[in-house]
Formats: sequence, C-alpha cells, structure tokens
Amino acid sequence: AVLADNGHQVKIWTRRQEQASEINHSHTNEAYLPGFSLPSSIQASTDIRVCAEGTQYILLVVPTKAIRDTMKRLKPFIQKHHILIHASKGIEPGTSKRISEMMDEELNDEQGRATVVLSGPSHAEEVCEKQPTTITASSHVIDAASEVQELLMNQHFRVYTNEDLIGVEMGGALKNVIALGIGLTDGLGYGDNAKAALMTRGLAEIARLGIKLGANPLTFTGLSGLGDLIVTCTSKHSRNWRAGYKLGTGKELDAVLEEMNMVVEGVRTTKAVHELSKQLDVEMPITEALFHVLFEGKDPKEAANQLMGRVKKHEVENVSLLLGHEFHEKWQECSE
Ligand SMILES: NC(=O)C1=CN([C@@H]2O[C@H](COP(=O)(O)OP(=O)(O)OC[C@H]3O[C@@H](n4cnc5c(N)ncnc54)[C@H](OP(=O)(O)O)[C@@H]3O)[C@@H](O)[C@H]2O)C=CC1
Ligand SMILES: O=C(CO)COP(=O)(O)O
Repeated sequence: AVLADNGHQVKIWTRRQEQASEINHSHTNEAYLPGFSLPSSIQASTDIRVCAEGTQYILLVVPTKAIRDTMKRLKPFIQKHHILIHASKGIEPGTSKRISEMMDEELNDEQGRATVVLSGPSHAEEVCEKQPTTITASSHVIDAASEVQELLMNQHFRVYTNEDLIGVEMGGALKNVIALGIGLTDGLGYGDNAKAALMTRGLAEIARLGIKLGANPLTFTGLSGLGDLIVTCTSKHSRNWRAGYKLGTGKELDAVLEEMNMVVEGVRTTKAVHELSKQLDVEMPITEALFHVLFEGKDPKEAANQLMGRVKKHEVENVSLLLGHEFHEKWQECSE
C-alpha cells in the first residue's frame, strides 16, 4: 500500500485465486486486514512469473517458514539487477539462519544486486491507516538500502538506513519472543513492573546474542530493536502478545495457534533462539524460561519464580557489553 501510494506499480503474488480476485476487484484483503481498503492500482496474480517479470524490486512478506519455498518459486525469475527486500521477522529452527541468509542461500551468484531488510515498529493496520510510522532499511550494500528508503518514504512513512543487517534482523526476530512472554505474564495477572522488567532484561539478552553474532550494539537501541520491542509488547495489534495472553489464561499452545489464524512468529523463533543460545553459550534466561513453558509443559508461574530466584547479577555488565568489547574489558578491570 505504501509503495502504491507513492506512485509505484505494485504487483502482488498470492497462492490463492480467491484472494487475488478479492484484491483486484474489491481492493480489500478481509482475512488479514479486515475493514481496510487497498490502493486500487495494486494488481494481484497467482502467477509468480507475471508478478516478478519486468520489476526492479522484489519484496517478500511471507512468514519465516515460507521463505525458502517462496524463494524456490521465485528463483527462475530473479535477475542480476533485482534488489531483493524482505519484511519478515524470524530465525529458522535447525539452521539458526536469519531471513536474508536463507534468501541468499536460495540464489546463485548471478542473481540479485543486493538484499535489503525492512524492520521496525510497523503494525500493518496502522500503516494502512496512514498513522505516522518509522522503520529501518538495512543492507550490507548501503546504496541499496538508500534506494529502498527512497521508494518507501512519504509524509506518513519515514525510513532510516542502517548497514548492520545482523543487528536489524536479530532485533526484529527476537522481540517476538519477549512479546510472547509479556503476553503470557499479562494473562497470568502480573503487573506493569513485570512487563517493564521483561522488556528491559529482554532487550539485554537480545543484545547479548546479537553482539556475539557481530551486531552493532547501538542497533538494539534503534527502531528495529527497542522500537519494535515496545510496539510488539504494548500494542493491541500484536499477534505475539495476544497469543501469549491466551496461553497465560490457561489455553494450550496448539489451540491458541489454531485460533489466531495468522502467523505467531515468536513460537518458532523461541525454539531457534534457544538452540542458538546453547550453541554459542550465550545466557538468555527469559528465552530459556519461555522455551520450557512452550515446548516442555513447564508451569509458567514456576518459570517466573525461577527467573526471579536466579543468582545475584550486576546490571551494568550487560550495559558495558552493549558499549563494546574494549569498554567491557576496561569495566571488568575496574570491577576487579
Ligand atoms: N502484520 C504486521 O503488522 C507485520 C508483520 N511482519 C512480518 O511479516 C511476516 C508475515 O506476517 P503477516 O503478513 O502479518 O502474516 P499473516 O499470517 O497475517 O499472513 C501471512 C500471509 O502469507 C501467506 N502465506 C503463508 N504461508 C505461505 C506459503 N507457504 N506460500 C505463500 N504464501 C504464504 C498467507 O497466505 P494464505 O492465506 O494463502 O495462507 C498470507 O497472505 C512475518 O514474519 C511477520 O513477523 C513484519 C512487520 C509487521
Ligand atoms: O512486527 C510487528 C510490528 O512491528 C508485528 O508483530 P506481531 O507479529 O506480534 O503482530
């Protein structure tokens, strides 16, 4: 919708004919954005070739679990000049790959000029209402990120660039885990203090893992880090928060996912991040607690009690890590 509002010709691929017809004739997408109108210039098709051919940019917005399959369908039509963009938020269980890594793996050397990630606090409902929204466009190829920034920017939609692809993708994926946890504690009846604690300590563990993978610590204070964490943990639009809330009121995971009818990325991401944190030996107590609740049937109240009862810690150690390795080493010398 943002691209079409900016005057670009937008072709959207869907795997279902009824959805393509609805977008082309009613200019709506009732199953996913009930009550909203889409720009009438958007053309939908179930033929991925028709959508990809003649384009400059290809934007993937499918759930993480559909990224590889969608890339395989697209592959025959991706050319050297294409900039590939994605706005999905997740990590692949089993491989611990970020979305851009999965996309790159599905391409050969002759395909695609650059990969750009869009991430930040941007619930689709509010973007469609033209509420002020700010996001980050990130790529190792900063000119490509700037090009995408130029495509999307308008009076309601402001885009910043950032070359830290790892930090941007990790922040976007991991905030869903924390939002799921906060929904759960809200469902259990915990208060605002608990919510603030989980958001703050959640950001600390997101940053700890991201830094270990090579992210710029400052990215986690930006739109794709703190910004998206705030919106996902506090907005009525968040599916991750809503799913967590339902779990907190005693529903089973399978029943909750069935009811949601939309993707809840935080569930798969919890599994993927739990695996990754073990491989890299990064302490992520909130993710670990949520993993036990989601996949091992642990009682959430017991998990919360265990989180609160862990050994004593110094808060600032993580901040020093956030400020970089050199600072952290100096901090450790001083504290000794
Ligand atoms: N919604 C939001 O506000 C935001 C979402 N995101 C991210 O965008 C990604 C997608 O989320 P969202 O659109 O909300 O998810 P939804 O669950 O609302 O919609 C998923 C869409 O992807 C399609 N889809 C699912 N699986 C496949 C597949 N295997 N092949 C082709 N199409 C498929 C669905 O089509 P069908 O009906 O045929 O199943 C549907 O159109 C997620 O990673 C999410 O975190 C990022 C920012 C904001
Ligand atoms: O990423 C999002 C907003 O920026 C969407 O979050 P949910 O998937 O929890 O709705």
